[in-house]
Amino acid sequence: KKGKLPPSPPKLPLLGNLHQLGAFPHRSTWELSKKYGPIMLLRLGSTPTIVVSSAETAKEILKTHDLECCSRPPLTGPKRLSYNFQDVGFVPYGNYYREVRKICITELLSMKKVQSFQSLRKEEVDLLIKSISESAALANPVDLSKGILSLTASITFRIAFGKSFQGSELDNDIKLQKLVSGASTMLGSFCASDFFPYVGNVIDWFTGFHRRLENTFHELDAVFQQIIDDHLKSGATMHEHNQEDIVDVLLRMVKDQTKNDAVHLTKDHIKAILMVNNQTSPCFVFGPLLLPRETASHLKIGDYDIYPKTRIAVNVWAIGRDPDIWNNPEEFIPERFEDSVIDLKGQHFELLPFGAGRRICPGMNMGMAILELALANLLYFFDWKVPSGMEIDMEERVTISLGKKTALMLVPIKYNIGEDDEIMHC
Ligand code: HEM
Repeated sequence: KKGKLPPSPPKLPLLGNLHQLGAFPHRSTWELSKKYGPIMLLRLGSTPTIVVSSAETAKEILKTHDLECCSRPPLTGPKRLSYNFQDVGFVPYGNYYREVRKICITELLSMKKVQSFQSLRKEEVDLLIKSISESAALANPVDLSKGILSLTASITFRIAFGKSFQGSELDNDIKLQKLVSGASTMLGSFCASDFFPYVGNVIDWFTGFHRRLENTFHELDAVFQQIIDDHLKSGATMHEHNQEDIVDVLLRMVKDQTKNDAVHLTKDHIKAILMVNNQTSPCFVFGPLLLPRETASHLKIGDYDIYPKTRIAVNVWAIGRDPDIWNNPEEFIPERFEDSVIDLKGQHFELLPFGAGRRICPGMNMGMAILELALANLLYFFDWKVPSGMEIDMEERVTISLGKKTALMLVPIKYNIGEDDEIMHC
């Protein structure tokens, strides 16, 4: 194409720069960006991809050119798992997206809704604190990774489906958790069709990607169908605190819709919305690259031309480690935020755990409410020690998000707080 393209590392025929990504794309692209700059063009197979690695370039993409850059590429895994893009997170930008995002923000994840689930969050955090207290009494290490994952999963499932499955007739929370985390692994795993339009499909059949994707889809679909059927059968009687959960809200909207509504909701929409909310919500680990975006039209960043259908990866992990912005970025210094104006709400491009712009995470308030309550209580009740003879292994595991590869095992030491030991409220 004519015009000036952003700098690119040398490419191999067919593969382009794919071989340079390795197992940790946030790290490899960070290294490449030190040489090729904060906006660089990679060719991943046959797909042009812009990688953005500085706060200024992130602002250009997510604010100045947000409208041109807020679509999503039609990726194979997300397409299937979102019932052909009937969700919010992976659907390309357009009328449907705008309507369904509005539903998400006003009906499902509004501040009022977040507050309405306060007692539910407290109950679940209380259970976690009690179980850790038992380990503390015996001076046993606890698997905090598992504890936090179960906490977020229990809260999200209760908010979405209205009941905890533990001990219920369904008793499939473990299965559902496994399925959801399996789907998350699928979303993060390599899919050749996303990089090589024709031959990729054949490769994906050979590697078994399509089979695994179909199995995950059908298993999750069956669970969601069962949940919807149960809601339809039992109505309000099955709900805790007589509170509307997300399935109720969506079923009510299906029932009340008229011909004039901009979007005609079906059960597949409900399943797709549940699927993606459950995928993205146990985000106690942070996405190193924001969910991929795709340009809808030609735009210019500085001198560089960026063409339509270019994928965009914003490396928020690298931006959070930029030594020009952060002193000792690799050090854990929470006090650095004490007198800082920087917050996480998408206005400060130095720190973007929830993204920014039109595609900013709609579950931010819900996520923060869970995170703050859990973290405050874990620190209020316990001091934490590394088990003797062990070290904390910081090796990473990348799926759709980034987490620790091995579980975080720590010994809780309970503070002497008093008789009633009531959990802190945030
Ligand atoms: C601490 C917790 C969370 C973190 C760190 C987080 C982070 C993110 C990030 C980085 C994105 C991509 C933004 C972009 O592409 O610019 C995202 C999108 C999304 N998140 Fe979250 N999230 C969290 C909690 C939640 C929760 C609780 C829900 C819902 C129950 C949720 C639902 C979504 C959805 C639906 C999207 C796609 C939005 C769109 O494309 O319009 N997230 N999240």
